[in-house]
Amino acid sequence: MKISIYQMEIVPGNPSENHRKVHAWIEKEVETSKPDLIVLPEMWTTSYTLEDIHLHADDNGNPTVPFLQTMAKSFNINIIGGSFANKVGVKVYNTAVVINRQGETIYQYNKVHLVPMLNEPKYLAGGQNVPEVFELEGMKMGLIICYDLRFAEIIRPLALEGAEVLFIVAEWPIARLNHWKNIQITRAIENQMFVVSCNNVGSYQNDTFGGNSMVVNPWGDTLLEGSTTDEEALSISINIEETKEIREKVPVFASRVSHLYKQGL
Ligand SMILES: NC(=O)CCC(=O)C(=O)O
Repeated sequence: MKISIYQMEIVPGNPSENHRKVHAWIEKEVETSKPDLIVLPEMWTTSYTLEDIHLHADDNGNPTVPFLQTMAKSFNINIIGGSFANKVGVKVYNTAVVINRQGETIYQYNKVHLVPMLNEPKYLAGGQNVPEVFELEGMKMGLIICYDLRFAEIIRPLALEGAEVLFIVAEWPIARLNHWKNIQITRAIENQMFVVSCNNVGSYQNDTFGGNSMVVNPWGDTLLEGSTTDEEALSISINIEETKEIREKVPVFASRVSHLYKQGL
């Protein structure tokens, strides 16, 4: 599966300009790299303009979901659609979507863990359901949003249910870049899965976001890594069979003694 990642510089508080940028990037990427799947970052329509997020948020997935559905269908690509501020009634969620080549939304997730360091709990509502496994082109996958990465307890069940790739859509600040990189490698090794992340670059108010989007294989090797400062397109093919080989070589899942574990995890 060929994957393209848009390590985007998001224009704060300007959804229509960000839609235009994503459209132009997809058009170019499809021509040059011919990906099967593309990945966008967290809150890519607005960035962290939370003080006036009600003005810029989608209204129940509009216009961002139809926009991504049209992109998927027109360019015949699967889309891990990053996440966007999404107004549902009086609440605003941080919502991620997955869209297949036919333009169908096959998975939607509202970020469960709101990040205090970026003031999310003050302005956003947290999702009430943990991430679930979804399937694209016969492969089982999981999707989390940024701060969720710190919570191993929501990622392990995805691996136990057969996920072989974990996508992370993020706006992770440069201030904690060592956490960003090291936790991704740890999650890949402990769950013996590919980790594919898309972070943004650029700044909003006091936060500078640190790029370093990554692809880590189930052995923990970093196959691809973006720069810290530049908007760029990253592209790579992954061989999902590696997951099976590594799970046979080091049979962590077969060695589990789950009846002794707290909460059966
Ligand atoms: N957007 C985020 O969730 C940022 C997470 C973060 O800054 C951290 O975990 O550190």
